[in-house]
Amino acid sequence: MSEKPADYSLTNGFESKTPFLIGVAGGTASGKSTVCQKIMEKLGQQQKEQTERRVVCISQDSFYRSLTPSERVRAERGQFNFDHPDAFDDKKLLTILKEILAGKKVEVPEYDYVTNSISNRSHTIYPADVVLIEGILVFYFPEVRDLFHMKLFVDTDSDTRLARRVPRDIMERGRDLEQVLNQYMNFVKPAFEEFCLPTKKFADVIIPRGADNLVAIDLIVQHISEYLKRSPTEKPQLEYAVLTRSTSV
Ligand SMILES: [N-]=[N+]=N[C@@H]1[C@H](O)[C@@H](CO)O[C@H]1n1ccc(=O)[nH]c1=O
Repeated sequence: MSEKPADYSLTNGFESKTPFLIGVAGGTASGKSTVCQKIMEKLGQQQKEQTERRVVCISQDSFYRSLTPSERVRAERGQFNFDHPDAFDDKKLLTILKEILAGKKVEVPEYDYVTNSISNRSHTIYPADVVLIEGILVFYFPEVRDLFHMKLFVDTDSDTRLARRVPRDIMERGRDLEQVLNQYMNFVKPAFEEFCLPTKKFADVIIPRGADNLVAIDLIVQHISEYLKRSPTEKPQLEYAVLTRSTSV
């Protein structure tokens, strides 16, 4: 039975600039955040010829679901799988992304890796021209995946990612070496192969070597700035088509 397609067109009558939504996927420590930072820096540098360009980045880790008491105990022992799709509140992420696409201001919580929980700090994301969403499984959930105007997959070798991950987890996340390696072998590596790597096929652009790949990042920034230069009427109605796609199967 086909439901009435949702109507996300604004009711207040003015043309809100629907942001250009970019998904950035890849394995843990692949350089997703750094790629996002470099894209934001390079777009910011272009603002001299255009009005103030607002480019913001949010992390899928802000949408980890809350844990039950027994899951929390397992997490503290490094025995909870934070790399499995079930660890995320994908419905909350979907809701927030649709609000962002509708030009609304949203609150995004900050995740605390030391306590393995959403902290009470949050960031306000104001309406922007470009919104980047980075995370290991941003292309895993079809309804989330369908919202992106551009999908990037950061493809960094697994040994490089592990070499980055070990010191980061020890220094920044208060873990010991044995726990980090056990977590990697028991959860991070198998979940990457089962859930993250298969989503590479959905990418529009695959970025080998991640943030070191300045040619790829420049090409991506050029594509985004071309999009931003077009007038609202020239912009592809993709976002309208996607947002109104009926949800019947
Ligand atoms: N553990 N582990 N793996 C996940 C995953 O690889 C990565 C996702 O950004 O963050 C890690 N992660 C997530 C939540 C948490 O509390 N601690 C943590 O290290």
